[in-house]
Amino acid sequence: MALVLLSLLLLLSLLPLSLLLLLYLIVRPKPVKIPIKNRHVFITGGSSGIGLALAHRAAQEGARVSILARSLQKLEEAKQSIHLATGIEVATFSADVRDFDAVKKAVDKAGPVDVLVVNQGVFVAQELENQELDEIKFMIDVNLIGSFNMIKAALPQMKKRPNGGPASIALMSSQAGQVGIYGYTAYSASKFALRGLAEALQQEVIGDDIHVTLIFPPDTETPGLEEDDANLIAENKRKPQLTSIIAGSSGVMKAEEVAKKTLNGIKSGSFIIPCNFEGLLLSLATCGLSPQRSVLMAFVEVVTAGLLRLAGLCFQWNWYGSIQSWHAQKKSKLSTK
Ligand SMILES: NC(=O)C1=CN([C@@H]2O[C@H](COP(=O)(O)OP(=O)(O)OC[C@H]3O[C@@H](n4cnc5c(N)ncnc54)[C@H](OP(=O)(O)O)[C@@H]3O)[C@@H](O)[C@H]2O)C=CC1
Ligand SMILES: CCCCCCCCCCCCCCCC(=O)[C@@H](N)CO
Repeated sequence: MALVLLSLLLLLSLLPLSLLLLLYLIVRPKPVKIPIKNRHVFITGGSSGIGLALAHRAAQEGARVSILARSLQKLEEAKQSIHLATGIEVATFSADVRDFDAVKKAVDKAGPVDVLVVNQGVFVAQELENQELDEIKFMIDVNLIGSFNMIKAALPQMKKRPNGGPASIALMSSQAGQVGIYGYTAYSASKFALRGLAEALQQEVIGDDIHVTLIFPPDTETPGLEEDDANLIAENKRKPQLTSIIAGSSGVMKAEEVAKKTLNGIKSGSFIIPCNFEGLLLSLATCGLSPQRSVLMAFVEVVTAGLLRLAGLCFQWNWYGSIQSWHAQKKSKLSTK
């Protein structure tokens, strides 16, 4: 009896072990570590929110940091706050990512980049029907075309980086770039697009020892979310109620926490960086055909695939329920008027 049990146990443990072994043999690209200390980290949108928190952290860890954004005043304030906190001088570049020539000039002046963090982004939540085309184009231009401009401008120099060592291109997406959310037609489109860009680009630059990373933060407490700007009203003040309800499925994070996850993820060469627990579930549920360097994560992806699809369907059930009751509420309000 004991012998039968023992051999059954052995057989049962053999299955996961052989899966692990198989994954160990096949995961590509292979794991990589990307050092930060004494390397040039270039962060777009580094004057505010997540980008600023990231600049602080990279400076603290001994990187040479450059930040790029439009407003000279915000850049100067960021430079001073980083200097005050770390004693380190960051280089600042004022340019609009939508202007390739301006971006090229900035990158050439900054010198070869080891870690490029393409983080700039704008967000205005609105139903497609109520959103002006100008605003839609604005999000696509800054979030997507701006990212192309940045990478095109930096890549030639990155390839020729003099001090060698693995390099990184990290793109700031959003959980709204993993699943479509009510009110985010344009924003989600701009962020989903970064995934296609990243997956294809990774294949193109792996030969140059450049490693691509995608970050997927949930709602994060930043000026972009909470404070008005010269060009934009803060997202929280004008987002449709349903956007808040559905996005509320994931928690809210602080910019510093997102920056910490981001830098650690870049250093460990992760292709995908989730930022909170819901984000981890979301990343597992939407792993698709993305590269995965971690044998352990690949194992979890394979084993949980079916169950996570079921969890995803439960979320959709919940969201469509909210949408339905919202419409019902609106109707009854109209009829009582
Ligand atoms: N906050 C959130 O809830 C979440 C944010 N994200 C993403 O994280 C990234 C950063 O967001 P967050 O920190 O909230 O944003 P903020 O609005 O706080 O900061 C945005 C930064 O990008 C710069 N920027 C904006 N437009 C341009 C442009 N055309 N050219 C150059 N720089 C520009 C801004 O400077 P300036 O205006 O001076 O140009 C600023 O430095 C974005 O890509 C966003 O989509 C993802 C998930 C959640
Ligand atoms: C198995 C499946 C698990 C599913 C969990 C699902 C959670 C989805 C929540 C989506 C939140 C979107 C936040 C967008 C933040 C953002 O980018 C804006 N603030 C603009 O910056």
